[in-house]
Amino acid sequence: MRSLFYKKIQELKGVGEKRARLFAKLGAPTVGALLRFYPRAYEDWSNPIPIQQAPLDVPCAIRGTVLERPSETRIRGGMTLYKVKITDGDSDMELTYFNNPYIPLMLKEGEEYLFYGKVKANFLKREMSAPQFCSASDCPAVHPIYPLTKGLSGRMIESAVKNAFALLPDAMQDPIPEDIRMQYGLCQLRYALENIHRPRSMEDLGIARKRLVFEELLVLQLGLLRLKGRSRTESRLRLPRDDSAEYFALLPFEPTGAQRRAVKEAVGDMMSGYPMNRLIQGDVGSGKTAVAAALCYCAVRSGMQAALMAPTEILARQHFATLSGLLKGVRTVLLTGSLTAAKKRAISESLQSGEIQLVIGTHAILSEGIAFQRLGLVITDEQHRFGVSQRAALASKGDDPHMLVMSATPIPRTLALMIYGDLDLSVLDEMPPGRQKVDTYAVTGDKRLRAFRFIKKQIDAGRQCYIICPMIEEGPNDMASVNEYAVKTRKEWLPGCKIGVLHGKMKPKEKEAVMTDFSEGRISVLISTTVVEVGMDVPNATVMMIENAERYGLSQLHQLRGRVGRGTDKSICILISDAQNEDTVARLKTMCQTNDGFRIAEQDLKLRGPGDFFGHRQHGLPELKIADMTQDMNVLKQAQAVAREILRTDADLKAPSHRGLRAEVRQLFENKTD
Ligand SMILES: Nc1ncnc2c1ncn2[C@@H]1O[C@H](COP(=O)(O)OP(=O)(O)OP(=O)(O)O)[C@@H](O)[C@H]1O
Repeated sequence: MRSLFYKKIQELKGVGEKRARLFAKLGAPTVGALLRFYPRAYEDWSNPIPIQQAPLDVPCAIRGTVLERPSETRIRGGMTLYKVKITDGDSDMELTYFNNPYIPLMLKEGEEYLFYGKVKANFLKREMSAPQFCSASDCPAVHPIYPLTKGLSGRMIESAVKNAFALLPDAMQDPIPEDIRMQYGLCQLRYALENIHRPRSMEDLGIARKRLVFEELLVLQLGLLRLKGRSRTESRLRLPRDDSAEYFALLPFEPTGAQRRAVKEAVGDMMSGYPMNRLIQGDVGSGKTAVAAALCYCAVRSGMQAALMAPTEILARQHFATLSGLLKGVRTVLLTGSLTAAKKRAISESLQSGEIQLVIGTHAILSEGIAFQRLGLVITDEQHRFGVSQRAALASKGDDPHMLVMSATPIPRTLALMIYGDLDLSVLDEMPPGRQKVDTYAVTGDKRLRAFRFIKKQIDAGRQCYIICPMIEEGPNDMASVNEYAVKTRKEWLPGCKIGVLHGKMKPKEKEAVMTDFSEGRISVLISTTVVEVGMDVPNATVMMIENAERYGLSQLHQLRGRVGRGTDKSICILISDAQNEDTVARLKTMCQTNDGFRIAEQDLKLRGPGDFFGHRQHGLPELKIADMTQDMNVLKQAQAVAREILRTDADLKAPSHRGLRAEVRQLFENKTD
């Protein structure tokens, strides 16, 4: 196979210099590259449909016999029209072709053919315009559709591919080692290539595709893992046993299946003898904190220390409150930037002596003075706010501790795996029981008073409400500001209600006091900037009203909306915006239509592109030829596990059985051949 890679495409029969340039333009300058130039789609000709039952305007195959010699008529503009009458035995149909003098030679009277195209109905007649065709006796069941370029037709590519196969040796070197092929039920390379280009059936195409997708993702994962230099060394922090059942018994609720699964996967990692590197992804409110707590519990029970790092002080405080409640008996401290130097020193001392078992905090945990006795587990919340280097800084405080990243931002899984190829993934794809869909309404500002009437009713019923404004103070633009809004709400909109204000410029102590008042029900309406965006958990809050909703991205709106609907009461999200541009209207409409964070993130991704989604454009990842990140997730997971296993024993892919993979990795990542 390798030598084929070098063979210029001109060496194929029927490919001259000019055509070779066109192939090169499509990314296939060599015979090897042509074999890896996969069709972009397929036409299924295997189930011809009777003429009368054919769906209209949808491509389909029809089997028919030519009734009489095609007629030829000259029409306006020097064009020639060919008409062909066919029958399937029950019904007739007319086919039309323009300017194709070969039609009468190719379509013979009395012979049976398969025709592929769209059927149209014209009065009482059915017809097809310029369908493709081939003789019914030797027609392939599935036809490939290649990406084309001007001057190079599908037939030319098919013929070049056919000639390339003629050059292939019967026994091809296969980059995927045989034992892996067997284990995952993957066909051989030659079979895969033949059936991806010229499938004998849709089933064979599926078999071929499965193997090629696996191979591509395996090579990608091997490359990513090697890039990140994370092939594994044994861990000194092996968890001796699984104490999660004991923890689950402490919970005031029954964990969901997804929570149990995630805990099991992570505990399995920690018991494996290698450091854990796992990403837990769950939509807003899916219960990630309970999973984090389970792992802290298990780590602490076996004599390790654990650290949980949150992106904001508010969130750190909230996690501290939740975890200290859940993990009674575990010696836990809160470490944030607002502590005095003396307090920080005292905490560091008790971390070094091993007296403290669990520390929860902000990036203050990273500061130089903080050291641990035996840091075994590091959990970071919201990976991409921290960045890989900060994660590494925390890891360096221990002896290669187990790492868990929790992400509430629903990065499409596919993208997460592409980018964090070094992390295993657990997805919390199940909501705690009793959750109801949050009904979302997008309205203009003139409906604000009505919205307040609704809020008033909710407050009277004992519920609470968030109102989000983009600004803290009134500015030159007419955007809603927290301070001004609070004055109006107190005076005009909700007189007599207990109203609190929260924004990033307040002192940590003030913020904490407001948060505590809100979560303990002493405040009914919290008027806030987006500081509440991530992680706030007050299940009694049932209304989220967002002013100037046009200011926010879809994922951010979804995060904000996720602050309600966390209990069993029906919750509502009201998006207020007077912006009428198409983009805003489309975005707000998406919010009203779905509550599924992953769908929203995909949509966001579509609207903004992956670069913007993460705040920078390029990830430098190689382009995939066949794997589709929206449907091949399971294969990606398998490929990741296999890649890790391979690198564990052969980090440089030097073993003879891995040579083929090594060559593919170099080809994909460095554009080099061995
Ligand atoms: N299995 C469960 N059954 C019932 N309630 C649960 C369950 N798991 C978690 N909860 C509750 O659901 C709420 C949300 O949980 P949690 O805060 O862990 O979600 P999260 O995934 O961190 O959400 P977010 O990303 O929005 O912060 C909490 O009030 C928590 O107590």
